[in-house]
Amino acid sequence: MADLQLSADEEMVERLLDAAARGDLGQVSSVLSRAPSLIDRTGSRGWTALMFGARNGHYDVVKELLDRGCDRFSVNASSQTAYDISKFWGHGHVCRLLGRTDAPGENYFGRETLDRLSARRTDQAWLEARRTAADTVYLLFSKLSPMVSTSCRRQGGQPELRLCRLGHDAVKPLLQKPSTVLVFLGVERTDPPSPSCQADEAPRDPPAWFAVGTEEDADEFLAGGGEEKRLFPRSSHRDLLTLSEDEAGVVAQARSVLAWHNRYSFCSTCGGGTRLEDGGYKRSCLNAECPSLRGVHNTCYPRVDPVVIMLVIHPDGQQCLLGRKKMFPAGMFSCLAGFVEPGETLEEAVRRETQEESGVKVGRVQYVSCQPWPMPSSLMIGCLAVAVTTDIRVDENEIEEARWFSRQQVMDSLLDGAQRVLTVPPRQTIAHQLIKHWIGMNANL
Ligand SMILES: NC(=O)C1=CN([C@@H]2O[C@H](COP(=O)(O)OP(=O)(O)OC[C@H]3O[C@@H](n4cnc5c(N)ncnc54)[C@H](O)[C@@H]3O)[C@@H](O)[C@H]2O)C=CC1
Ligand SMILES: [Mg+2]
Ligand SMILES: [Mg+2]
Ligand SMILES: [Mg+2]
Ligand SMILES: [Zn+2]
Repeated sequence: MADLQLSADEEMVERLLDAAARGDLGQVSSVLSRAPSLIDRTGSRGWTALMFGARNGHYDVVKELLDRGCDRFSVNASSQTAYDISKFWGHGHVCRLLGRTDAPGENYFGRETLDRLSARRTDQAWLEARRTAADTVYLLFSKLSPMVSTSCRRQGGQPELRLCRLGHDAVKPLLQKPSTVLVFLGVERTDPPSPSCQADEAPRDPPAWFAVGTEEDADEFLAGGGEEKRLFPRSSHRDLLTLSEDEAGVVAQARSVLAWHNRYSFCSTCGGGTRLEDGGYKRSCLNAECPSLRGVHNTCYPRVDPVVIMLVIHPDGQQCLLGRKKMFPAGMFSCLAGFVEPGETLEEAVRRETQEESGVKVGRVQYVSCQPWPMPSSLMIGCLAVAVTTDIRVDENEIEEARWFSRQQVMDSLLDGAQRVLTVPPRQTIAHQLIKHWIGMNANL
């Protein structure tokens, strides 16, 4: 009986994959209406229905699968996502649907959905008008944690977090407290006005977004979410990774600026009190004699810490160097990383940190992509680096173990159901994307 059930399932999967490859939307919908759990099932070489639809540029099929909640990030035996496949075959319209509009290299936390409009930060009258406008969006952060609502829309009941968007009335009492920090994030990006617009119609400002930060619990805001549960997640590293790409980009900006206010409330030059300026993008010292008020003083502006993160490739080209910190979950290995030091180039930082942490010497360094990492405000600069020596000697203060892994071992770690000798960090990290980038450099589809 179990066997019969299994083969009926397999037959349905075959039908689904075939329909997706042919662009038969009716058949795809009909199979999934009867058996929704088959949506991410794979056929030969790990191909899903989404990948087949993407391979052949079937826009409607890809849209239907995404609307039904398929996993857009799963990878096939060549470690390619549906996006990689549609990009390879030149289906730009499908790439856009799969959520990546631009070049490869867009990382989680990196999407810029707002226009920061930095020139408006000093325009008090404009900012004041935007603060009270009916369409203005406020994001509330308590102790650097954004207020989110949860729903159980994702497959497998995994809760999906969404930012709560509040209006001016809701946050007005909080804004009156002197300890509250307000940061102007920008305005929503809009399409250029259509030619049919009346020439005498004044263009309207798009909705503005602000972040409001408080060090209080702010639990009174958690009521009133209707059916959805509202909360301030306490584990920022894990929970922030479950936001959508759009919302993650806004959180990266807001959380880093709020974290700076939180840590730099006094002048770091003279220890005096400070005043918020420039829409929350500057803190000026209140002491008129303070040297920080003369010349260029970076202490007045939000800080960003550059960090290099590198996938070091063995001289044979077929292995890469990964390490694990003691705090990592068992079996997890990641790229080596380290803060850039003053007066150092990125290439030198890659060579120094690799040698310090693993004893391996690196020659050529190539930049790949970067990622804002708002814990609290690093900019991860992702590089590939070619090793010129191979002996490993780890710095035990920082790294528990470092090893060369073969391309096949790394590919298996990215595949569902394969035998794994290691796990890699989740897809939202640039470490994961660098590893995939290296695998993808030689993968054939
Ligand atoms: N998104 C991703 O995929 C990954 C992100 N990271 C992030 O990169 C950052 C740096 O990586 P690590 O290996 O820890 O750096 P690291 O190898 O330079 O060692 C960190 C240590 O260096 C010292 N240090 C030097 N300059 C510092 C600075 N500007 N700020 C803070 N500490 C400084 C501190 O003692 C600290 O404990 C971490 O904050 C981590 O969260 C690390 C790996 C992966
Ligand atoms: Mg390190
Ligand atoms: Mg370091
Ligand atoms: Mg280090
Ligand atoms: Zn000062």
